[in-house]
Amino acid sequence: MKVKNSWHRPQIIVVTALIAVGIIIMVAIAVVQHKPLHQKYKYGIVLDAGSSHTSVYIYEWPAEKENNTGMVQQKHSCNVKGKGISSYSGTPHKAGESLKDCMDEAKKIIPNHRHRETPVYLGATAGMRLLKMDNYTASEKVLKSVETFLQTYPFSYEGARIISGQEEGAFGWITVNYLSDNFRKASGTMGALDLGGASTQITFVSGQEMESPDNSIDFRLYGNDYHLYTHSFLCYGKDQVLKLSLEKQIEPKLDMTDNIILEDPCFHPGYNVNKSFQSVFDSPCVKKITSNFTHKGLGEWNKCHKAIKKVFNTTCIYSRCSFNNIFQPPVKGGFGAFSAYFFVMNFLNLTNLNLDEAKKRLETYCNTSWDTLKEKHPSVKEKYLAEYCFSGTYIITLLEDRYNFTNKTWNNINFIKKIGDSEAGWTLGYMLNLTNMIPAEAPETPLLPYGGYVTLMLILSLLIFVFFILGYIFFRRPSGSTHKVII
Ligand SMILES: Nc1ccn([C@@H]2O[C@H](COP(=O)(O)OP(=O)(O)OP(=O)(O)O)[C@@H](O)[C@H]2O)c(=O)n1
Ligand SMILES: [Ca+2]
Repeated sequence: MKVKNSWHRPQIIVVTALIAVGIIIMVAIAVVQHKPLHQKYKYGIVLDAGSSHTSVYIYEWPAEKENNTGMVQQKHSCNVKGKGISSYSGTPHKAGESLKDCMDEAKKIIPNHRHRETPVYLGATAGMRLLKMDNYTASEKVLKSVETFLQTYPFSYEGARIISGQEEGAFGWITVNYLSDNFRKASGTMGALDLGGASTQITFVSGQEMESPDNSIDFRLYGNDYHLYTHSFLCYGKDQVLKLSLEKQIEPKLDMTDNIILEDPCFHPGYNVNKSFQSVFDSPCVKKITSNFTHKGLGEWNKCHKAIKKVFNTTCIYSRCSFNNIFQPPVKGGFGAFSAYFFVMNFLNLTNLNLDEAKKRLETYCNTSWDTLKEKHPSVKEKYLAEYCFSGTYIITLLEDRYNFTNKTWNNINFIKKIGDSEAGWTLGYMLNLTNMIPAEAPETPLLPYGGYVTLMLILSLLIFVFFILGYIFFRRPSGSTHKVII
């Protein structure tokens, strides 16, 4: 009697079920194992002590991916109340304390168990460079004050210093290219244009020979060599250059004995404000003029453009210069223009226009009466509102007449505030450099991430196992199925 062999059927079901459960458990373990790795973040704090204000930036990155580019992101930023640290030159002991609210915030945001290993860097820029020139002792006291204060926090204090203009330019360039992932892509890099209150930086890969060694910086990042052109113009940030422009306009009037009336084409018609000389001619960028004056607006863009051109000295001992005898090769490629370039152009709604359209719109804007503007923007501080015509005209003059952007290359400039969630500025590049987070050589990256590799290996070994079992059963079948049971 032929009996159907059935003993292997439940066996197959059981084995298959066991294998399926096995696969599910192992995949689950691999996935869970992988996940917490991603959630282990490390942190870094950089204070940008600018001429007009201080910002505190908190960065975070997955702990196990320190050397992969594009991993560090801005987690939080905090604007310190009040002016920049250089404004505490008369009361240096208060400079440190001014950082309290933002540093307390940082303490709350960064998990306690990470505090001790979180580096804190403070970099001061042009405001402190000017104070150092003006009053060295005061600048040292201000730095000491912020240092002592930052050391009271549980973080790893790594220093407070005045960074050089070259560093400011180069780290701004690193930041925007890191955030755009340009170091890993073969698509090339973008230049960086930074406009502050007291200085301005231009940095880009030019591909031309550098005629002045001071403007040259070399980096090897991620397996590629970059030869950068960079320059920082002290006194050409938007607040200091306004002083320069006022100085140039007021100088010819100084022999007037009566109240000096400065008729300024860069301020709006109807603007009429008495200004004390101390509030304007208070920096090493300008001569110490001791006459108060009445600042009267005219709102004439073309004249404003001409007046602003006068703040640049055009002598040049190189084959070509931007201004003030500073060598500059022709601008090349795309540019990210950030900080005050963005604030101003964004306020004026000029970020998406071509150069001619921008000039036209600015002409109309400058000619708008001061009263109309105040009515239209009641929440903007009057001091700032009054200066946008000047600042917008300065930006266009600097970019077109001095850096030599043309109608055509103007469109290569992107006015940006952030890339992703991270603000464009020198701070991220500064931290990446000091923590060695962009290696000179690209690390050899495995084909698959660790978790994916483990999962794939498990699935493959289980599949082999399944095939083995199935093969065993299948090849066993012919003899098994003809098996006769004799009762
Ligand atoms: N929302 C904002 C923020 C700032 N500003 C102005 O933009 C200028 C530059 O700001 P910032 O880039 O922050 O300059 P700092 O870093 O303070 O100056 P520096 O880099 O020269 O040290 C300042 O005049 C500031 O008043 C602005 O118009 N709108
Ligand atoms: Ca700045």
